[in-house]
Amino acid sequence: MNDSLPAVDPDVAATADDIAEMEIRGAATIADAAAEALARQAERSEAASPEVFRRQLRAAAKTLYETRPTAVSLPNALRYVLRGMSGETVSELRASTIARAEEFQVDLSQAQSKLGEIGSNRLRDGDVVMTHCHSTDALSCLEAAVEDGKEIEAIVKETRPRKQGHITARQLRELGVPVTLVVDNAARRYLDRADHVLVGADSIAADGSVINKIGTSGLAVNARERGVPVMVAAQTIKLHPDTMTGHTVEIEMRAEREVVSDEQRADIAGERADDGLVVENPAFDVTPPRYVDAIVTERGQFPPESIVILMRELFGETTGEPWAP
Ligand SMILES: O=P(O)(O)OC[C@H]1O[C@H](OP(=O)(O)O)[C@H](O)[C@@H]1O
Repeated sequence: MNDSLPAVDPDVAATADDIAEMEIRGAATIADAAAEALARQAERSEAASPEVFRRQLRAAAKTLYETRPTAVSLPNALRYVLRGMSGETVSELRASTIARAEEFQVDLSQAQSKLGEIGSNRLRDGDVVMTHCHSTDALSCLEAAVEDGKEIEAIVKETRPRKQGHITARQLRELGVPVTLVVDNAARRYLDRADHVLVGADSIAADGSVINKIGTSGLAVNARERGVPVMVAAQTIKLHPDTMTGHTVEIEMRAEREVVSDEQRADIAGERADDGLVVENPAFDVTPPRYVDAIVTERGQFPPESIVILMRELFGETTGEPWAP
């Protein structure tokens, strides 16, 4: 078989660029955009044969897959949509792919609402919640708690280098939640006031490890030391099936310009130029399961050590590349 894949629709390429540049970001939002992009590819395809159509969809999936490596919601979304592509003719393939993408998007949104209801049960009236980064799954729990009439307060970590905490702060203020915004280094000091740490996840490994925005693991260790429970809000689309067979989750390294500007780099490097100056910018870290109290999904809440049971039930043992024929 010829492995070279055809060019993708410009809209798919644009979505891929937006994901890579983090114009579209957050694990669930990325999955939603990827499903939408596959539907656009299917809709616009002028393939003359079912085989050409399938190759175009695989090419689109590969382009989207190669944008960011850590959030497993992306390959899980691509796999789900492509596995629903069925039919003998191009028009049947097109219709089934579009329907499957729509089904995925509806399920994603319903799962997040359900997760929010479950997560909100952990929150009591008057609780103070510390957040890290910006997670729509975590926000869903807070929104459900507020809708239940609970008074919730938030301590929002800024989350360097991209300061996604600002997005969280803005959305919490829209909900009427009082927000204290703090720099990341202040987190331990403010844990004294917190009843919960609430974060999202980009991937959950089979052993219950949580892969989330850089800084999550340090926060979780400090929370354990302070006796503050750590709750992870993660739809089952964040479960990483490959970790059941020993694979590890790749941690994305992003550009140094997110940390220092060219001017700042030149200033630090001084007269020695920049040979000896390395700036590293890992986007995520791994929080071991012993620092996590509960993983909240749309299927209920789980102690991290038991998440593998749910993972087996949902994914079986094998996965494969999303675009594999
Ligand atoms: O799916 P939701 O809960 O929205 O987000 C999950 C996670 O995705 C984000 O990654 P990034 O900002 O895309 O690097 C954050 O790490 C966040 O906790």
